[in-house]
Amino acid sequence: MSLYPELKGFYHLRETIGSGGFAKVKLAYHALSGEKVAIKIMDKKTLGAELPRVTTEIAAMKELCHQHICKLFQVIETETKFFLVLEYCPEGELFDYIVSKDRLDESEAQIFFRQIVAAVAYIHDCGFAHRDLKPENLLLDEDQNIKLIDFGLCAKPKGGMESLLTTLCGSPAYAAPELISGKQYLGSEVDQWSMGVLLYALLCGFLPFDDESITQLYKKIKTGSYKFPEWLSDGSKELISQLLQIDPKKRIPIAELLKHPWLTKNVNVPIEWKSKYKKSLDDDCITELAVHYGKTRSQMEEEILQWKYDYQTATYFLLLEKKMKGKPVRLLCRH
Ligand SMILES: COc1cc(O)cc(Nc2ccc(C(=O)Nc3ccccc3)c(OCCC[NH3+])c2)c1
Repeated sequence: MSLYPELKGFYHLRETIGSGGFAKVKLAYHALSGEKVAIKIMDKKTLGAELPRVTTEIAAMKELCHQHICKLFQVIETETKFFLVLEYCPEGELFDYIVSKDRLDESEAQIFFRQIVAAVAYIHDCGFAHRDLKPENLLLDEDQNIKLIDFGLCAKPKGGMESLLTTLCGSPAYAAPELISGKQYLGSEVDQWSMGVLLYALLCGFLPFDDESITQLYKKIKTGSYKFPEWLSDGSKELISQLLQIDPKKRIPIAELLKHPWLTKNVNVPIEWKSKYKKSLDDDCITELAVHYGKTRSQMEEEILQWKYDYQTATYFLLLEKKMKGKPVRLLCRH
């Protein structure tokens, strides 16, 4: 008897690749395309009061479609469980990569940080703040490209990105002073602070603010007390200090960040932060789906455009992934 009958015939489950508080993530194969996916499985009973985070995250991920954000392909909800079918990121966490190399040199840190800034610029432009930016929430795909994950704490303030938030959330070491002081704050500004902590961690291999005692840690964050190791260049120190400003209004805004000299040096092209995904449907994928389901192309287009995040949505996105990787736009079995 299969543990997850809901997946039978649609996904072939393999090993567990991650397990945290409320979720387990398993590797799986999407039966129709043969593509690998990650399936995040959550038990509603275990979730308890956290349940609204899941609905928040699902709503957010349905609106976010970007080359540096882990893609949601399908949502399966049963009486007792949620299954999120997600993009497969086989190179694991950026956190582990930094630890494996002790710290990154400037050129490698610049490549990763450009992708992180692109993802954050995109979600802010969509009216979201992530609020939990940290290396554990940045995965790497097979080409070592950044994929931002875990939108369980993201916020889409009702009044838009200028309206204030109050919820205390995220991980202490990456949390902005105004957030840990319980003050009202702007989601975009706390994300800017977290990016400063992230850039520091990439270049140093340890955190700017760290302490066993949470009260000592908070004191260091609120007073902005951190040191630069001697190996940091002037350019990187200048950028980090423009992000780690205690006064949120003094932090470099994302529009400036996109063209900051440290991020454009030796690269000389601005950061392409807009989504590379086309708004219109891909003809080859629609054709292959229509053939498989024995429908006309316009019937198929109409169904996909409802974005039900059902198995058909997943199959469409995975055919698109195959196409973007230069693989044939083919399903494994054609009726
Ligand atoms: C929006 O994307 C999300 C949201 C979310 O709430 C959770 C996740 N989690 C994911 C997604 C993919 C993987 C994954 O593919 N991992 C992996 C695959 C092969 C080798 C190594 C890692 C994932 O992994 C979790 C464990 C990482 N330590 C989590 C995405």
